[in-house]
Amino acid sequence: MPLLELQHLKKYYATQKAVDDISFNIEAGSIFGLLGPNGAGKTTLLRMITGIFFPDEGTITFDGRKFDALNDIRHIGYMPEERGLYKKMKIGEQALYLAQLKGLSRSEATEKIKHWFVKLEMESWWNKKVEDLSKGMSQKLQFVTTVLHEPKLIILDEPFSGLDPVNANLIKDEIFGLAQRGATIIFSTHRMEQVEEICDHIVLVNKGRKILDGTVQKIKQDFKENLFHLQVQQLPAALNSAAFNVVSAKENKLTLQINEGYRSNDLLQHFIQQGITIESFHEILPTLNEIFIREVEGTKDAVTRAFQPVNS
Ligand SMILES: Nc1ncnc2c1ncn2[C@@H]1O[C@H](COP(=O)(O)OP(=O)(O)OP(=O)(O)O)[C@@H](O)[C@H]1O
Repeated sequence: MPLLELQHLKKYYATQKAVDDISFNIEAGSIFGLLGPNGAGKTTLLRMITGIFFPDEGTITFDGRKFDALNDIRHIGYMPEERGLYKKMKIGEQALYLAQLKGLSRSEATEKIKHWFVKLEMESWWNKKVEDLSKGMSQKLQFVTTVLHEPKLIILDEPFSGLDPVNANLIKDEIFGLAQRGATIIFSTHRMEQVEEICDHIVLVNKGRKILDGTVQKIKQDFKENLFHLQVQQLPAALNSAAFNVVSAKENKLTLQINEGYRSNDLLQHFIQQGITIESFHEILPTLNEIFIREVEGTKDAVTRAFQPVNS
């Protein structure tokens, strides 16, 4: 069941169609990636979802009912890309203040903050001031203040920026945990490798329009180019075949593209019939980064572009 349904959303600035008729659903309990290049309209979409401003046209349905920003906002946790912490305030006090704004009592908030501070190795920070934190440390604090009140919808805009790999993993595990416990996560980023690892479903926007919508797996399948990796013990006397093109050959490692009307078995048979031992064989799916570049820049096949054809 979708937690969030966006229908025909539009937001125009004076001359700019920032969001131009975008519709999609976000399933409850999923980790959803909202992707797009700079200026695509992601922040504008997120600001409508968080009730910061109203759409010019279109409807937002939250948890089965028309989105009511004033009431629904307590079910949403938003970690924007620009940080909004009070520099002079002590960290514990700040977390308490923000949690109470979200409707928690002081004792409830204290208990939850202590729990999260232990989980994210921040116990010793309580009396430090925000201005004394590094970028990564304030990122962790911002994450805690976003999820503390157990919102149904958690929106994370570039949550890993400034985090070292250990802390990025710590936060990543918490994101998986929150989704497992039923929260719905919207994850907005330019970092495609993180999206592949974390997201179930993605939407790619460009120039205010939606250009891709689907599961990461389905999108990768849709963009595959019948490319296969093959490693053999030694190259055969006859490499050429009607079944495939050799896209690249580096010693005994080959990248092959199967031709229309042929299957991977035809490719393997070509080598096996010549008595060649096959050491490894797998399909090469495009990365989300390649798909992103291809769709956004409108460039030719991003995958095959990376290889130099040797038999064409
Ligand atoms: N307040 C504003 N007034 C006029 N134009 C705006 C305003 N805010 C955003 N825009 C324009 O709307 C478009 C979408 O901007 P938006 O900030 O939503 O993009 P974004 O996808 O979040 O980009 P980024 O990844 O760089 O943060 C851009 O062309 C931007 O210049």
